[in-house]
Amino acid sequence: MPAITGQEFLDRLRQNPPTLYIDGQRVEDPTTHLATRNMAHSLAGLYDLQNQPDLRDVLTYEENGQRYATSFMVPRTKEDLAKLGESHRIRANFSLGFLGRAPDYMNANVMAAGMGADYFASCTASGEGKRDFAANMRRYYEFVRNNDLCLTHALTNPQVNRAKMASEMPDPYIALGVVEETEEGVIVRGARMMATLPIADEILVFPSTVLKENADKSRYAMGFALPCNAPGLSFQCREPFDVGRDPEDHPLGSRFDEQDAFVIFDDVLVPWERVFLLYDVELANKAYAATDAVLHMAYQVVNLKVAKTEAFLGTAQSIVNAIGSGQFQHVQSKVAEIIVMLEIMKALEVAARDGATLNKYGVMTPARGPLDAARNYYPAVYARLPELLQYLGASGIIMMPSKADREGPLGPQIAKYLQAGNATAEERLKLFRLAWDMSMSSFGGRQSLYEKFFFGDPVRMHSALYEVYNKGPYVDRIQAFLNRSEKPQQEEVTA
Ligand SMILES: Cc1cc2nc3c(=O)[nH]c(=O)nc-3n(C[C@H](O)[C@H](O)[C@H](O)COP(=O)(O)OP(=O)(O)OC[C@H]3O[C@@H](n4cnc5c(N)ncnc54)[C@H](O)[C@@H]3O)c2cc1C
Ligand SMILES: O=C(O)Cc1ccc(O)c(O)c1
Repeated sequence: MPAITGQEFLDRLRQNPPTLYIDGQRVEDPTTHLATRNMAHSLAGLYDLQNQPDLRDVLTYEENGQRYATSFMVPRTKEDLAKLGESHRIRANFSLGFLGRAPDYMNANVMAAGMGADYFASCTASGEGKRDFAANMRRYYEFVRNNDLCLTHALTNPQVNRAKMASEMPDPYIALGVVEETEEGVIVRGARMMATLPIADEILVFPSTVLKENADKSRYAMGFALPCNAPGLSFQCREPFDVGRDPEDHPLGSRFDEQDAFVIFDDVLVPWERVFLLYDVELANKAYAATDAVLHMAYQVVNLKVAKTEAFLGTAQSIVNAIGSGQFQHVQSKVAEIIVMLEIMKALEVAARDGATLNKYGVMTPARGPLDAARNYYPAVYARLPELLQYLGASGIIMMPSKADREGPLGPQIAKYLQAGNATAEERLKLFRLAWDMSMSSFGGRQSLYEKFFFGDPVRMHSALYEVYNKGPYVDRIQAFLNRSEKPQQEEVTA
């Protein structure tokens, strides 16, 4: 059932719930549990968008008589990339860019991995027919696309001791590792640190690009996928940010708490047909880069961050309008800072698309340079966005009586004293509560952490950029300049 509806998504989630634990209890049904139901319904809302008549042409595409979500489309031309970018931005606007891991992120991952599936054929553990990892990867892309599945993913090992390799931990199965092979598949044991959006159908497990092992072969090098309710698999969720408040009070937290979970694999069987990579450390470390999956994911990200920055700009200017502060030069300058960030991200998106080339798998792939710049730039500057809202909103961003307060005995006073220059108290408080949820609530605080780390450790990302960026021509130019031998023109001295 390609391009599903929200109801189809909810029915599937109810029938096959992921094994989530929150506050010491199993979440029996994520579509009704207090901490997850609103998020589940927000995801359903995202799926409904693609069936909306006015958006259907952008959010879906046709192949072999079927309509699939555009985020699964294999881009062949720059026009295809433009359509993909537009679909990412429309979906991002649904949450004002505050859903970091909406399904289109992982859809881009499986699309690129599926198209680059030949990369996995060279895995030395393959070759015995049923261990045709390339075919497994290709089929998995088609399976996810055909069923419009929602995926979560977990790449990093628990943070027990970063001075040691996975194999040097107090227990060899703290980090997720292969225990044994059976006729049916591989048994894995251990944990992964972080899976955002565990309210999902399936989990994709790959190592991050920084798997450190001394050997060529390692039980910690693997790539596979499983349903989120596979026997032995559990997700320990963090404290929820949807605490049952009215959306007027927690406009983002009450709708878009995508959750983050610690993932525990208690001797889980991964069937052979779901294994994509095994034991090969180098192949594992290079998988994201070699299949270009990281670029297609980064392209979703740059579009998402454009939408998110636009939301900050709209909120900041609404605050300025509400309290009449637009005449002050420093206020203008603070809004201008957001405009600069937005225009930089928009320009990087255009440059990535404009410089796209067909990769060796025939996929039109956005240019690496602008995307690497975007994924290093945004984490470095994001913290300024919530800070700017705080400077612009000042006390208004904390003095925000709730909906119940407005309807309580002090309602008339609240209506009088907390009105805005251009709006009623109700309108003004809704706006400031949004600014608070973007920048200060537990939801907003988690966003600040998320933006620093969601694509990897910024320190190591900088090092990676330093390593791959071709700096040679610029060094050569400087050398040539230094070696230029012409003499400076002497001025004629006339008596
Ligand atoms: C909110 C949130 C959501 C996330 N969602 C996902 C997700 O859905 N899926 C997923 O797979 N991952 C997810 N991540 C994990 C993300 O990929 C990691 O946070 C990131 O890769 C950094 O790894 P770490 O958190 O283990 O930090 P660590 O590696 O433990 O680093 C901690 C500190 O030590 C320093 N450090 C550690 N090792 C080194 C080193 N070798 N060299 C230099 N400095 C070092 C780091 O710079 C940092 O300051 C998420 C993270 C956050 C915060
Ligand atoms: O490992 C990488 O190179 C990229 C990366 C890091 C963290 C993520 O969560 C992710 O989706 C991708």
